[in-house]
Amino acid sequence: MADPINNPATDGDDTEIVEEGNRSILLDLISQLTKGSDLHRVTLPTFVLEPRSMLERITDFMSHPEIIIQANHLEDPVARFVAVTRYFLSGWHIKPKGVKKPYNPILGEHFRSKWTFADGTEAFYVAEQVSHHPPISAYYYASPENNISIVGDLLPKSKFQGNSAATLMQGEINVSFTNRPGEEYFITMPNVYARGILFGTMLMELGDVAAVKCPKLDLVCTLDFKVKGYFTGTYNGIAGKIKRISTGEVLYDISGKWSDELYITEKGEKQIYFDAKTAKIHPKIIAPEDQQEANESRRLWSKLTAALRVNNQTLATEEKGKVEDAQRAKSKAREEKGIPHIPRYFEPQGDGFTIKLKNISSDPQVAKKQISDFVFSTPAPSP
Ligand SMILES: CC(C)CCC[C@@H](C)[C@H]1CC[C@H]2[C@@H]3CC=C4C[C@@H](O)CC[C@]4(C)[C@H]3CC[C@]12C
Repeated sequence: MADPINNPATDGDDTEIVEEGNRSILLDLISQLTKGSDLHRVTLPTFVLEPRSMLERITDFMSHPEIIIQANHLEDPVARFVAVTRYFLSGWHIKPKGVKKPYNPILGEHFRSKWTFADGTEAFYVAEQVSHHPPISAYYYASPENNISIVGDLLPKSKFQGNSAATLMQGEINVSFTNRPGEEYFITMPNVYARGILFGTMLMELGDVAAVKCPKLDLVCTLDFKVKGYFTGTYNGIAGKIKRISTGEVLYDISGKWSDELYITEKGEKQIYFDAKTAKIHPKIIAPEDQQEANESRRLWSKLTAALRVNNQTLATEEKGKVEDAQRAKSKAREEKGIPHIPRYFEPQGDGFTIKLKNISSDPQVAKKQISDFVFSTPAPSP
């Protein structure tokens, strides 16, 4: 299996040949489903698991931090918008081969990490599973010295469709530059399709339309993630347009493949926009497992991950079950006592979630201390 972190599968062969035994497990599982079934309630076989939690998977989008940091240095608003869109497009190429999905986090699970940059500045990340039915993950990324803040939530809804399964990715990403009041970027995600479940080779495709919108700058980018047709088209294609919201005037066209080269065209002049093949991944720093809390992703799923690494599916199923059963028992006990689950880092806002940390200082050094204390020293709730 490709190591998703050190050896991201870029273009070339994205498919995976399913072992005969595995295909029959899938067929058996699928024979119990009807079209439109909610896949969240189905226990998927462990060979479709990518060996890390969804909360960690989101950090793939923090792999090219220089793009978002440099965006904030651009004084021209349109150039800044173009750079934020480029940032959003830079994370998709990091993925495992074939059809793999990260672990569904359990309620209250969290993941924390940080990054240090060459100029001595830092960035912090925390993600938490804030709801289990329906599954909702919330995350926060901030680099106070670089005036960057990202808050997002994710509500994946998986549906079985026959030879494919679709994951509709509801939720929103909110990017803001803290030195530019009111300038917020609202981003929606494409959907994910797992193809070839019953026959053919299994592969993952992104489809439908995502958008980046900045009302303050009067700019929007629609990104059409193209799925391959039976006879035509290619895999991983994108067609995008950057427009003024008020007039609809098209300023740029975006084309190419998110797994390979993306291009941007302005007035007929085409340039490279992002090249996934040469992009370097900036490593994140994570506390060793023995210093993590019991429900911190890597420690929580440690035994499952170890079983998957040696390809022991029986043990993997068992270890996954242990974590999930413990979570069910906890939820049940809480429900019986009528105690609601209160997330540690996030709180509901509008139809999504936002970070609990308020009144972040405009002084970057003070903000840095506030944020790093919040991420790494918020006391655990009493059990
Ligand atoms: C700019 C930022 C922070 C973007 C964050 C985007 C995140 C939320 C996106 C990027 C890649 C996405 C994943 C891509 C593929 C799959 C496999 C599918 O079977 C379940 C959903 C899942 C696991 C997606 C979950 C959401 C995901 C992790």
